[in-house]
Amino acid sequence: MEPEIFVDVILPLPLPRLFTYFVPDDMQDNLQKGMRVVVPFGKKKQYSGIVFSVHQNKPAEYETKPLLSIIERTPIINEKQLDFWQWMAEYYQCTLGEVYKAALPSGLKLESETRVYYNPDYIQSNELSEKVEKVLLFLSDKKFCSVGEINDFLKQKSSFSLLQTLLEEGAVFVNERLKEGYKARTENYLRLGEAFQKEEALHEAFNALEKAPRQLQLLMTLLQKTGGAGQAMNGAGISRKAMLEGNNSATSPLNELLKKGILEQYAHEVGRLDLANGPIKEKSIFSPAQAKAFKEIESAFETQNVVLFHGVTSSGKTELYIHLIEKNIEKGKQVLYLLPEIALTTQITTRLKKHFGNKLGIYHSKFSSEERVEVYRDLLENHHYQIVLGVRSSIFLPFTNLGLVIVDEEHEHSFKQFDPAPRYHARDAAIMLAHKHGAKVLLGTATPSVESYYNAKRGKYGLVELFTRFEDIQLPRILVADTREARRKKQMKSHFTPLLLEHVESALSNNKQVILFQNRRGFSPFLECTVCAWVPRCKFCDVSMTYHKKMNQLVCHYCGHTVTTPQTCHACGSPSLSTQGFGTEKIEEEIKNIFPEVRAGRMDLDTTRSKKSYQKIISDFESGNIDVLIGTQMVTKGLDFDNVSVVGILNADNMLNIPDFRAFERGFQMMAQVSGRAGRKNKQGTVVLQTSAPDHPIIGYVVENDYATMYKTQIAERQMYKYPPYYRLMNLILKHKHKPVVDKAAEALANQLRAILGDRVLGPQEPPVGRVQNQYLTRIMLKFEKGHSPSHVKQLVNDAVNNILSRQEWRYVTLQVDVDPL
Ligand SMILES: Nc1ncnc2c1ncn2[C@@H]1O[C@H](COP(=O)(O)OP(=O)(O)OP(=O)(O)O)[C@@H](O)[C@H]1O
Ligand SMILES: [Zn+2]
Repeated sequence: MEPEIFVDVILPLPLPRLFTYFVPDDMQDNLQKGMRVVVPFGKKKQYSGIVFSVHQNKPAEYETKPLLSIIERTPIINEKQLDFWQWMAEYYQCTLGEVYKAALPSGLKLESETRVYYNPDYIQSNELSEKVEKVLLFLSDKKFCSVGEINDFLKQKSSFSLLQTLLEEGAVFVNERLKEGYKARTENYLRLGEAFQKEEALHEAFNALEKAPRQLQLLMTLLQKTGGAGQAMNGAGISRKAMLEGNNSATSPLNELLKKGILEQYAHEVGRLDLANGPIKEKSIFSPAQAKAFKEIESAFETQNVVLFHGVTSSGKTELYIHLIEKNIEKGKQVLYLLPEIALTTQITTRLKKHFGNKLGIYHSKFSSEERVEVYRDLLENHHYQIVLGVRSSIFLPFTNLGLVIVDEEHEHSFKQFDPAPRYHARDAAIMLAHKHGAKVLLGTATPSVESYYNAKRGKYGLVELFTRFEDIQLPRILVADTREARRKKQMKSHFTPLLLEHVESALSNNKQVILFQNRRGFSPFLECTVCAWVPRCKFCDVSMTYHKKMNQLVCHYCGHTVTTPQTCHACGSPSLSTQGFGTEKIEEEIKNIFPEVRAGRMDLDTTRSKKSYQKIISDFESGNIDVLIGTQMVTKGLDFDNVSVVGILNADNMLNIPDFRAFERGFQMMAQVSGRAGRKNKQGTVVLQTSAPDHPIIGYVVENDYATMYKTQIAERQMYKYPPYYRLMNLILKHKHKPVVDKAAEALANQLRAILGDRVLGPQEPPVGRVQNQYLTRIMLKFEKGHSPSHVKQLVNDAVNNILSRQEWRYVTLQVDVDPL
């Protein structure tokens, strides 16, 4: 008798263990690890899962169910990915199912509840089977339905593979509605009907339409937009959209024209990923300083796998990356170029495309699921893309032959995923990914993270530094504007000091542009004395205290120290304490009030919801349609504008008063980065930095552009107070809808952990935002010496968690584990 075959399957669910299924005889041939299969789960559900292993060990504890089908003939996850997933689940303490959910674009993760949407713009170009046509008809009627409903409609167990066909055809979408900016593979176009592509026939048509002015108008539009009758008679067409633009009532005359055969509609191919095939730009020629840095990077890579490239703003790091990428592509290797945020991809895409044309693939969440699937599939099957530019999730792409990973702006916190699990840091994960491929990693930034610089200094990473800007333009001069003094002298105009306004004005009158930066991050408003700008700080820690309104208390999030809200200022005695804070939107309004002529633009989360909005704002600024760009941290780094002469930092204080041991490092990075947007071409720029604490050491380091001293002070504090990179942190966040429940559970868990781990356990403590989505939160922080093995710790934590949270009264307390929290 043939042995029975089983598979362990990864399901997109937070299950601690993999599920084992039985493989029916007819599916046994060619079943491999990494393939997608359809499995039943629970009473009614179906999922597409990933085969993790194929074996002959029949599980003893439960009766196995059979696989329903295999979705495709080849694995969709390669061995290196599976390996990487395992590492991630282990290190970041989550399940493989959670990694699977994060790793695949939604178009590749079908579930019976997955919603399928009909694409109204779809034009059929390939022959479809009868069954597929039937489903399409069903869907076009209903607009959308679930996969389960399609199963019912077809009276079959699973329709995933049929759906796969429809997805590939572009006829349907899953899970998300059409997104703005989505480009169908084909677009509806209009041209002259074949019979009318002749002079006399066209003439006749004109005559015949004399009494139908609206149809005539449309015909004229076609001739105009295609560039004349000659072109139109050669079969040139225009998009239906262009035809109807600004003419909403034209559908019925258009239909008439179509009926008469004067016009015909056809499917025009448009590249979904907009593959530029333009001339490939030559690489730039290095300055001597760049050439030296480039050599150093190459020689560092001879002995090191990871190199930190610390180059001041506008030193031309991106140009060096381009040379490195080219060398890798020449060797037939793939390159991953990681950026922390989508805001940055726009400009870098343009720069890379000039050099690499359609070898460049782009991958981020502002692309529709279908577009992401296309990149994914290309890497898997076709290998057109040799370089992928993407944000953090692109570390999950199916690379086969990675040679280099560039982590640009490596210091950025947005590389860390917070919710949902896996809570990974894309930079750190990329280093592991590269390791699995034997690839090199270049961490590039003008302001290295303390962790990376520490690793470089002690020789774990290579270190290459470049301290001159391209063309030896001086780094901007930084002027500090004392808001406290300006306020005292009643010189403030809303949030602007005279110094800042003066520079903005002179830049504008010289036809230069201005960037104004206001960091609105930070949910917790703090108290400030309106007279002397005193901010309450913790007695025991060097952090400001957070104002908790409901409790009427000030809390230190490091030691837990609390005080009742003071009624008067402890420095000057004034009773006028108020919560402080203003955002970019207010600044925009004020700028428009002060300079009515000025064209102001804003870039922050609120103005960049759609895929094209970044592009729009950035190109408006590049082309001079915006004079003043106001933004959050999005505008601070990576962007390269030629004509910005002045940068204003509206409020340095709120960066430095965040109760976090990384606040000073972060403040320095943000200020140095945004300063770096000034004076990149032609002439030294100016930065006006507004602060009520002009003597703050961090302000001094920013003014002097003194990264080294900033690092020295910070690393000393990290060592003294047992923070990373000397210690490893791990947060356990507990949630429940009743505060007493979560507090008691956390207390019990902390006590249990303390019995084993001693004072490595801190808290529980309510985080700055104590309630999210109606759940009360509390946090236990674990601090470990670097030597501790994470898996040993994991075991200890797991045991304690299982012990505590399995108790009846705490069953519904949920736990989030955040390893290396930021
Ligand atoms: N060798 C070169 N030849 C021509 N132009 C260059 C060269 N090096 C840099 N540049 C130009 O100088 C400007 C700044 O370079 P780039 O954007 O690469 O700096 P960067 O170090 O990445 O800056 P940041 O850290 O601020 O993002 C760009 O417009 C770039 O095209
Ligand atoms: Zn005061």
